[in-house]
Amino acid sequence: MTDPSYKGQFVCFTHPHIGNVGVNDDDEESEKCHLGAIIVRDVSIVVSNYRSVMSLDEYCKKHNVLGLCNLDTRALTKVLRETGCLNGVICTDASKSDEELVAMTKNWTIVGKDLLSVVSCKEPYEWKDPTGEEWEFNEGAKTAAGGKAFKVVAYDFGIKHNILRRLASFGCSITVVPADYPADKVLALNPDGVFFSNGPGDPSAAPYAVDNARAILGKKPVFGICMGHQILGQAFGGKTFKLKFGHHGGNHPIRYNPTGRVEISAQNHNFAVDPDTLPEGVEVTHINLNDGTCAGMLYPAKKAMTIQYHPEASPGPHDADICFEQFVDMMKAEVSAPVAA
Ligand SMILES: NC(=O)CC[C@H](N)C(=O)O
Repeated sequence: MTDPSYKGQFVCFTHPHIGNVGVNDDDEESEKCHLGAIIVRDVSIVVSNYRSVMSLDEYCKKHNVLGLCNLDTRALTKVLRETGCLNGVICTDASKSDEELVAMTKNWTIVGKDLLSVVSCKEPYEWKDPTGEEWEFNEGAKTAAGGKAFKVVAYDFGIKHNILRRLASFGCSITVVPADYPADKVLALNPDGVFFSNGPGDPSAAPYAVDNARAILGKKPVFGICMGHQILGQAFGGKTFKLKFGHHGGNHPIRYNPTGRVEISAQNHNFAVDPDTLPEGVEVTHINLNDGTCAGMLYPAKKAMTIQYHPEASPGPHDADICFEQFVDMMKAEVSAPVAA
C-alpha cells in the first residue's frame, strides 16, 4: 500500500482474508499510502500481531484510502486473467449513470502519464539508516564493502525505504535526489555510484529521466531497480512496452542466466524492456520464468546493472539481496579501474 510505484492503482487481493496482522508504522515503505483503492474479499475485524498499531479499516479511514470489501475478488481475478489489467472506477456518487462511469474508465490511460515527478521528493536529502539489527538476515552485508563507505546518489522516482536501508546495510551513504535532478549536479557530487529507483507509471513518460541516465552512463557505476531498470533500458537505446499481465506479488521465479540459479522474487510492474531493441554489449542476465520477459540486464562496458523486480523485497523473499552486493562490487572495481568516459 505504501509502495509509491502503485500510485493511483486499484489493488485486488486474491487471498480471501486480509488484515489479520493489522498495520504497523515500521513497515511503511514511504510516507503515505499511494493506492487508488484496496479491494478485498473479507477484511479481518480481529487484529493479532505484536507490532500492530491499528486495523486495516482504521488505517484506510485515517489516511483517506478508498477500501472495498465483501467483493468476490476471485471472480474479479478470473476476469482480469483473461483481459489483463483493466481500468476501473469506484464511485460513491449515485447520481452518476453507468454510461458516465464507463466513459470515465475508457477515457483514462496510464500510458504517457509522468507520475515520477508526482511522487518524488522535492529536495535532496541524506539517508543513513540500515536494516535494523533484529531484522538483518545477511551477515555478509556489513563487511561487503571492505570497510569503505561508498557514496551513492539515488534518483527518487518513488523510492521504497527498504532499498535505501539495504544500500545502507551494504555500507553506502546515500544522497537522495528528485526525479528531475540534473545529471551534471549529480556528477558534481562525485559519487562512487548512482542508483535509479522504482517508480509508478509509464517509463516513456519521463524523457528527462532517460536523458539524465544517458548523461551519467559510462561516467559512474549505475544500478537500477524496476522503473530504474526501464529508464536505464531506454538510456541504453532500448524500448519499453506495456505488458498484458503485469507482475505483482511475492512469488515470481527468476533465472539468473550466468549461473542458472533460480530465485523467488517480489514484483510490481506493468511495463517491461523489449530485449530485441537492446544494442550489442547489453546482456539480459535475468529472465522471468513465468512469461520469459527480461528481468535484469548488465552493460559491462558502462558498468551498469539493472533488475526489473524487487531485491529489497519488503515484503517478499530475500533471494535477490545479492544484487546490492554486486552493485557494491562494481563500485569497488571502479576504485581500481575507472570506467572510460
Ligand atoms: N515498481 C516499479 O518501479 C514499477 C515500474 C513501472 N511503473 C511499471 O509499472 O512497470
